[in-house]
Amino acid sequence: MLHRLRQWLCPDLAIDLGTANTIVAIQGEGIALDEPSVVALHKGSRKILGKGTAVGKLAKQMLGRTPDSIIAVRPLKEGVITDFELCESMLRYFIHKARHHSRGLRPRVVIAVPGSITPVEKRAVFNSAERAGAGRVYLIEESKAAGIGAGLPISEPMASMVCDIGGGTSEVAIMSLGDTVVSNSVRIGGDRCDEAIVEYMKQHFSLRIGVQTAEDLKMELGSAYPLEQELTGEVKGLDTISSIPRKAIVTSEELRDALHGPLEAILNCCKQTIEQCKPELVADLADNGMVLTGGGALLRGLEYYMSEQLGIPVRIDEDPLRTVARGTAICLEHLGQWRHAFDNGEGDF
Ligand SMILES: Nc1ncnc2c1ncn2[C@@H]1O[C@H](COP(=O)(O)OP(=O)(O)OP(=O)(O)O)[C@@H](O)[C@H]1O
Repeated sequence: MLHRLRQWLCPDLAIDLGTANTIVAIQGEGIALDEPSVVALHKGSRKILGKGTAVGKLAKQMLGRTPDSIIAVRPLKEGVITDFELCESMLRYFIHKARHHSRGLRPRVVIAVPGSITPVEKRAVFNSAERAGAGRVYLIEESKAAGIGAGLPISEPMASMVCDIGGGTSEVAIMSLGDTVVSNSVRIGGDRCDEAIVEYMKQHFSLRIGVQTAEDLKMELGSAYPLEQELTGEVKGLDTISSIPRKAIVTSEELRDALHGPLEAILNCCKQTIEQCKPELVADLADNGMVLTGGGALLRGLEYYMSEQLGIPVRIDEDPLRTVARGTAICLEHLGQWRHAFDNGEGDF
């Protein structure tokens, strides 16, 4: 009764605090907010534009297109908070926007974070969330949340494998009997793919492009595996020799070449995880395979590339950008059952 009253007065929140996107789900209601993890500032002042409202979608539109007096900043890099103060402001804005009311109470919050973050980086998440208005804060590993969100039978005595490819990190885990058996993480994800495209365009086309253009190219033409019909597109940038704007035609084969390095690093993380696993569980993987989650899973042909290289079946979760958020929300609904899986900052996880 008391629990229901509390839930009505102040519903708890599940947050996927990502390098690229932040998703907030409300207990009993589902996903309430899904916005880029970006804030726009007056240069030099650290004041968020629009009286603190230039956050998320609005701020992302400004990335790379701002006049000199304005900068658009991401408070997280490679899955960890790099700007504590801005992360707190961003979280406060998102929590406030997602909840219709607060009634003065502080919600309990479950936050998904990369498995590889250090105790200091974890403390930064606890502090940011608390200062942004959260009450009790619990952290869950992204890979575990991804497994739960993808509906894998992680409580069964068999291996379930997930690879979550976000903007800043890729998390790989093999789970069984409700716990993680082996997990590995690399600080390489979609952002590194964008940077690889920027570098490729500079080296092979003498064309300077921004990371936003590179991300657009990756989504339009990028692939990890040969396509039935290869694609061609136009890209605009600045000629690195003459310093004048120029267009170039790029093919999906060329972009595959550009993406080879970061994709191989993610693949190696998957291979290493399988190698560290007991033979019985590896045998399960031959049947159950691996699920790809996170926005990076949307790269064309990634499931074929991974499946061919790893020798196991690979599938993409149905809504990979939201798998971690869904899993975190499920944990929130069953806080008692999953409490052992959380880090509450007191070391009893
Ligand atoms: N169609 C697509 N093709 C390739 N990449 C995509 C596509 N859609 C989104 N992405 C990439 O997915 C990444 C964002 O994914 P996601 O929102 O899961 O990351 P995140 O949770 O914010 O990051 P992290 O978990 O690393 O902190 C971006 O790098 C984006 O470019």
